[in-house]
Amino acid sequence: MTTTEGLGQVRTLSDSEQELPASKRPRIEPIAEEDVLWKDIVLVLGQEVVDEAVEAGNDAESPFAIHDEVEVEVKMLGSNGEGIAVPVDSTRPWVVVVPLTLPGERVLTRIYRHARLHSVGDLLEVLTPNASLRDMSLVQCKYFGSCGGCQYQMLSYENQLAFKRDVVVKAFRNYCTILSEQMPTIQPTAPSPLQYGYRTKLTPHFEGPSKKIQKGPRPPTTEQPDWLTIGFNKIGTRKVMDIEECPIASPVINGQIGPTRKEIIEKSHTYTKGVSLLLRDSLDTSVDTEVDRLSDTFNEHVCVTLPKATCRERVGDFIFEYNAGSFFQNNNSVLPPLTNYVRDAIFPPSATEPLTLTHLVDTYCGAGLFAIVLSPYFQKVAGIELSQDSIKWATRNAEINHIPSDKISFRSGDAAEIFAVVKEFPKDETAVLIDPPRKGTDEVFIDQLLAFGPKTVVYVSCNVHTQARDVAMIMEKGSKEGVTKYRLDSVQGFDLFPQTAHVESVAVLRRAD
Ligand SMILES: C[S@@+](CC[C@H](N)C(=O)[O-])C[C@H]1O[C@@H](n2cnc3c(N)ncnc32)[C@H](O)[C@@H]1O
Repeated sequence: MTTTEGLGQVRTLSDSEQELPASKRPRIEPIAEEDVLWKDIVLVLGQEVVDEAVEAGNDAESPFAIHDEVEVEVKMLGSNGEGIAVPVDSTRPWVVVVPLTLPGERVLTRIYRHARLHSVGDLLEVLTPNASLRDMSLVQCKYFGSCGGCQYQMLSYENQLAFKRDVVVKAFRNYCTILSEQMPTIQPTAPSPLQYGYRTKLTPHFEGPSKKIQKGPRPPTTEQPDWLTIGFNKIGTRKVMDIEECPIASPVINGQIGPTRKEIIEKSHTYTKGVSLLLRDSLDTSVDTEVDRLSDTFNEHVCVTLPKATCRERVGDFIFEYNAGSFFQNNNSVLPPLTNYVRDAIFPPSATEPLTLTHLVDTYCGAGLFAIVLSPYFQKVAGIELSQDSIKWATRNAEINHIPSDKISFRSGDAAEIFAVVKEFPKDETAVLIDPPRKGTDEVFIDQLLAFGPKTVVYVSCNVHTQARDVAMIMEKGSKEGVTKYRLDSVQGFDLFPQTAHVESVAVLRRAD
C-alpha cells in the first residue's frame, strides 16, 4: 500500500549534500503553511483513510465544484487558525477549510479552491454556533470577518491562549521527532498584557491603478478614486479592503491612519504601482536619551512613517533605537514578560543550586533586544545578526544603555559564524539564545552549536513548526554523534499577537551531562 506519512514532510539533507563544505550545503527547507495544514487534514480524516484515498486515486478529485455551497461540520481548529471541517453529506473523505469557524459548529461555506483531499471555502453563515466558544459581543473591530488580519476576536482571551497551546502541542508532535518520554508537557501559553491596542507596527497597502485608468485623465482629487482601496487583504484573497482603524494597533498608529489615507488620496493621481505603507509607534526621538526614562517627556509616543527614520522603544529600564523599516518585535507590552521568561529559563529561580552562567551568545540578535536586556546577568555578551544595519543599531543601543564595549559586542554575519568568535567563552558557563526568522535555523548552525556545546540553549521562535524541527535536530544529532547531548527542559507559547492565530514559542534545552 502507498503510504502518505511522508507527504508534505520537510526534506532532510542527502548523504552527498552532507559531504559538501558547510557553506555550500543547502539550508533546511522551511515548513510551508500547506504542510502544516496537511497534517491537520490527516488528523481529521485519519491516516488510514488518507492512505486509502491516495491508493484509490481520489485525493485530487474534489466532490464539489467551485462556488458550490456546502454545509459542513467543524472538527477542529487548524494550526493556521481556520476551522477544519468535513461535509455533512458526503460519501467520500474530504475536508473543507473554512476561516472564522470553531470546533463543533455547523456552517455554510462557498467553495473557492481545491487542493489535495481538501477544498477551501468562504464562510457564508454559521448555522449552529458553538455557544461555549463563540461570543460575538467580544469582537471589537468593525472589519472582523472581512479583514484577513485577525481570526480569533470572537473567542475569550482564555480560549485563544488554550488554542495556541494546542498549536504548540501539535507542532512538536508533528515535527519534533524525539521520543515521547523526552518531550516535556507544553506549558500554558503566556498572555500578552495588552490584548488590543498592542501592535506597534502596521503596514497597510494599496494596489496601483489599472493600465486603462493610467491612460485616462487623472486630475488631482480630494475624493477617494474608485480604483483605490487602502488597508489590508480581505480574508483568503489578495484584494485590498479599505481600513480606517485597527483596534489591535496602538493609539498613535490609529491616530495616523486617517492623515496617511488623506495624503495617499490627494497624491493618488501620481501612483502607477501599489505601495506598502509603514506606520510605527515610537517614543519621540527628539527627546535626549539621558532624560529620565520614566518621565512623561521621555514616554511621549509618536507615529513614524518613513522606513529610514529612527524609532525608539523602552523595554523595562532599557531603550532601543532602530530603523523604522527594520526588524523589531511588534508588541512592546509583552517584551518585559518575554525577556524575564528567557532570563528565568537561563537562571531558573527554582534551581536548588544556582547556575553559574556568565556568558551569553545572542544569535539572530536584531537590534540587540535580548543581549541588552539580559546583559546585567552576564559578564560577557556577544551578538550576531545578518543585517549590518541592525548591528549598527545594536551597537548604538549598547552605548545608550551604558553597557561597556568590553562587556558586550555585536557583529554582522551568518549566525553560525559566531562560534568561531566566541571560542574563548567557557562552554560550561555559556547560554546561547537562538531567535531566527520564520524559516528557522539551519544544519550548519546546529552543527556549530553542538560542536561548541553551551550549557543552556534558549530557542525563541515566531514559527513553532520550524522550531520543533530544529529542536529535534539539535537533540538527535547531539546524541547520535555523541557530540553534546541535550534534553528539552520546557516549551511554552507566548502570545505576541492576540486576536490572531499566531503564536511565538520558547524552547529551553539543557546539556544532559
Ligand atoms: C525574529 S528576528 C529576531 C531579532 C531579535 N532577536 C529581536 O528579538 O529583536 C530574526 C533576525 O534574524 C536575522 N537573520 C536572518 N537570517 C540570519 C542569519 N542567517 N544569520 C544571522 N541573522 C539572521 C534577521 O535579520 C532578523 O533580525
